[in-house]
Amino acid sequence: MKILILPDREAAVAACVDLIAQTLTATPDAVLGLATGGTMEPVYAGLLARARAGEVTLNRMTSFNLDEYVGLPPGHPQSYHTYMRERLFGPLGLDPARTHLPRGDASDPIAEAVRYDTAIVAAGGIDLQLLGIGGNGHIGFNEPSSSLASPTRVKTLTRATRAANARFFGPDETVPQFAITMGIATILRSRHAVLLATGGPKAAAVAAMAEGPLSARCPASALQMHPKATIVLDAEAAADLELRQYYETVHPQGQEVSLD
Ligand SMILES: N[C@@H]1[C@@H](O)[C@H](O)[C@@H](COP(=O)(O)O)O[C@@H]1O
Repeated sequence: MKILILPDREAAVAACVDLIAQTLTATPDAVLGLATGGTMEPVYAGLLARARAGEVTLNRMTSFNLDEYVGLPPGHPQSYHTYMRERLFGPLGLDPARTHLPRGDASDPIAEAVRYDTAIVAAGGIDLQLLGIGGNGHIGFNEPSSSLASPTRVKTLTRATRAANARFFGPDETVPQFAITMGIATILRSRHAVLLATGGPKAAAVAAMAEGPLSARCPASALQMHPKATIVLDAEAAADLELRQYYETVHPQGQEVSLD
């Protein structure tokens, strides 16, 4: 696990965008695993700006998103299909056949999860998997208690996660109870995992992930087993790391972050 601590959110987001852009420059037809959530909004804004400036091309990549709410059709305003379409896929006119998300409205969500896992393997696996982290240590929608060997499947969302995500829904809407999510094993098979966390509310989960025991209580701790995981943090998200003085990872602003 390589831990990069950047001075602030803006610098952490820029470092994360750099890592994605470097992957796409080296391998324009890379398979990207994409994430949603508030943390990722400035990442997609940054990627979009770079694509519009001609600095990176996204139209040859293939993508697989981590998760989708069960019951929400792709056109639902709070679906992750809509999130991705509005922030990245639509503005760049990306081919929908190359940008995949699980279908939340599938008549058989369990079969949809199996189909999705199979499609990732058929595409050659994920070159770079982008991840956020929930306040309870979840990655994707792998809530605490998720098996470290889990494939893509239907997961019940915890009350804490539904409460955290209620901010994206209207006052009269209920946050779905279930999601289809890539599993921990699916995520661990990616060739490079890049997790971005910003802000003080993520500090405890970040410390549990990086310095706590490898445990299903903190699903993100599975990344300790990943052969190539890069954790990109701002100072606030890094605040609870006990060993932070030992990480040779404080990059002065402006210095390019390397993939190795
Ligand atoms: N399923 C998503 C995760 O992929 C995301 O990483 C996490 C953090 O979200 P945020 O960035 O909004 O804090 O929660 C959501 O529930």
